[in-house]
Amino acid sequence: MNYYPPCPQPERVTGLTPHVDIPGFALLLDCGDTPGLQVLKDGRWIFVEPLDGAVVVDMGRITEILSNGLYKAPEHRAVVSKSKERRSIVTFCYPALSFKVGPAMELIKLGSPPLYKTVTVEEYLGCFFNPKPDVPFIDTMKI
Ligand SMILES: O=C(O)CCC(=O)C(=O)O
Ligand SMILES: [Fe+2]
Repeated sequence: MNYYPPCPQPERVTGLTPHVDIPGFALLLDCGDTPGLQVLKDGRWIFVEPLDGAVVVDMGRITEILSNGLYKAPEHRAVVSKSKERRSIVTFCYPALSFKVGPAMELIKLGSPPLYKTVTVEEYLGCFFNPKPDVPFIDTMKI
C-alpha cells in the first residue's frame, strides 16, 4: 500500500519518483477519487483518473522483454495533492523464479532478432538489485 499525505506545496515534493515497474505486470487500485498516478506519454505526464472499482493494469519490464520490445512498459510516477490524502494498493505479478525471461520464440521465428538476453526470473531480479553504476537496468538485459 502507498500513502501520500496532503502537501501544502505539492510542486516541491515527489510522491513516488518516475520509474518503470519490473514484474510481468502490476495491478493498482486507487482507494478513493484523488488523482495521483501519472504516466509519461509523448514527453508529457498524464493523470490516470481513478474510476470507482477499476483496477489499473500496468505492464512491467518482463512483459516488455517477452514481447521483444514490441510493447513498452510505461514510465510512471505519483504526485501529491495540496489538500487531499491518497492511498493506492499495488500488487506485482511475477512468474516463478525458474521461469525464463526472454523474447518469445514465436516472435523470433517471425524473423525479428532477439533484442534481449534470456535469463531466469531469479537472475533478472539479481541484475535489478545489483545495478551496474550508470547503466539503466533495461540496458543490462539487452543483447
Ligand atoms: O501509487 C501510485 O499511484 C503508484 C504506485 C506505483 O507505481 C508502484 O508502487 O510501483
Ligand atoms: Fe510503479
